[in-house]
Amino acid sequence: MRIVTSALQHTAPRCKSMWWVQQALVWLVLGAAFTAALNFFLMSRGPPLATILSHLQSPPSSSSLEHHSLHQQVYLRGEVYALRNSEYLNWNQKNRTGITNAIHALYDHLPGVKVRHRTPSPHLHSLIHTLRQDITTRGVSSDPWDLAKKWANPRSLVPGSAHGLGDVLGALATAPIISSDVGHGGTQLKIFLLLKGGQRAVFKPIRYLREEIIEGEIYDGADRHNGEVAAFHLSRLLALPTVPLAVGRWVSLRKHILPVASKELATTFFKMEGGEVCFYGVCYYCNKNESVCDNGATLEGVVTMWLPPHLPLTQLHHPWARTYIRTKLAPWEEQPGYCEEVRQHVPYSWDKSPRLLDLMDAAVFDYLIQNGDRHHYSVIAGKLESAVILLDNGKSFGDAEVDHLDILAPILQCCRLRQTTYERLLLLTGGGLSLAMQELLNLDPLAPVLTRAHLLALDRRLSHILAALSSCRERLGGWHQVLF
Ligand SMILES: Nc1ncnc2c1ncn2[C@@H]1O[C@H](COP(=O)(O)OP(=O)(O)OP(=O)(O)O)[C@@H](O)[C@H]1O
Ligand SMILES: [Mn+2]
Repeated sequence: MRIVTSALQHTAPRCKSMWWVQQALVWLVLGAAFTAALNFFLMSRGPPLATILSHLQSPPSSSSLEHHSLHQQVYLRGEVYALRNSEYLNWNQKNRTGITNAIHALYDHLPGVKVRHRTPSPHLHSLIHTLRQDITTRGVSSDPWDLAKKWANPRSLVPGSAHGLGDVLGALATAPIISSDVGHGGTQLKIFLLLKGGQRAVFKPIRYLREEIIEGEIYDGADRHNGEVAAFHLSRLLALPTVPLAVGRWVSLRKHILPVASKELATTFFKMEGGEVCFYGVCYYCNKNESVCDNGATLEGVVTMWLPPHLPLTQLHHPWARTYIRTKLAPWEEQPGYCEEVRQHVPYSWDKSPRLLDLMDAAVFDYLIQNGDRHHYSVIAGKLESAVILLDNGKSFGDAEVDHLDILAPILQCCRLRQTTYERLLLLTGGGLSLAMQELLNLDPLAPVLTRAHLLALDRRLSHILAALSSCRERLGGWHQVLF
């Protein structure tokens, strides 16, 4: 470095403008060397690619950099990414050979995807208009529970054009609560409700403020009630109609829940010194230290509609489940060819069942909301053609600035997606997804349901999905090998 500088200084006095050019060159060289050294320094520490933060829309805010510099994980690769090292031990990160190359390929395709999909589709507004109108139009049905029951079948819970949806969501948000009970099974705090007119539903209370960041593993923390609301609206936008209807609702524990509570639920209620009513329910993680209190008259939460009796659920192990053991990798994390292995088993053959394509749709959906906790998936019992029922979406929207790319593993490894899902994704590019979500979520009683950062994260993640598919097209030799 010193040699370059002195050589330039030696020739400098000959002409003033030359001198300035040379000075600029010196600074350029110094700057480039510094950037290279910084890159090398940053890349040589921390784990390899696994979980990636990218700021596709705008430069990172100083607060986001502060947050991530705590983990010393900022990497430069044309953009700023941060890798979260808390998800797995370093040893595991090194051995996640099942997805590492596919993630690198995704990033190779990302710049092209961003250039191709810069502006929203001209057709987006009519989609938003239709979906909003379904919700804002009221008085369509005098029996909303019956309407929702008639809509539901093993492949769809809500039709694409759901005239009367506003009545059903309105009833979920306001119908008097006839009885309340503890949930059956599960790890999360929830209350079973019977609403006037005989409709069953489940209530999950607020556990976090909108802007709170959930640290740690992707499946850490309690369910996010707003995540359930957002997931329902996202499912409509993606034309993946298997998320049970969900709407935000305020309840008073004192006035609406306790007076109609079962004995088992009522015994978990107690009063704080200041008079606040609290409860902790019955579930795997439920205990008095994790109580939720109703300060005054209002406790916000999400009400999710229970599936009708003609659609009983059964749970199956998800082939791409995590191990939930920090020192143990799942087979999909180690084997790039894992999809071929999955396809050997009956329900996952491309030709014999829609199941694997449904799991690809689920991966798109889960990646967008950042749900990495679908260890089991639900289907309608006894129906081979049943869609994957996307219920339990509360482990979502944990950190707007972190993207757990491994949720895309099914797509990265199988390289296949429904043509219709792909086309819907294209309709939502160029910032359209965040715009549409904001428009839909604004109609919920709990608006704003998601922070701006979480809305923008949806657009960024959508580009990742398209980049993954673009790399698949290259790998397999054309879209006809990827889209079905
Ligand atoms: N809307 C619904 N309609 C019908 N059944 C439901 C509905 N929501 C949940 N269930 C049933 O209740 C079970 C537990 O619900 P859920 O998965 O939301 O609870 P959880 O505490 O988050 O469970 P986990 O800890 O396993 O994630 C589900 O597996 C499903 O069988
Ligand atoms: Mn859950």
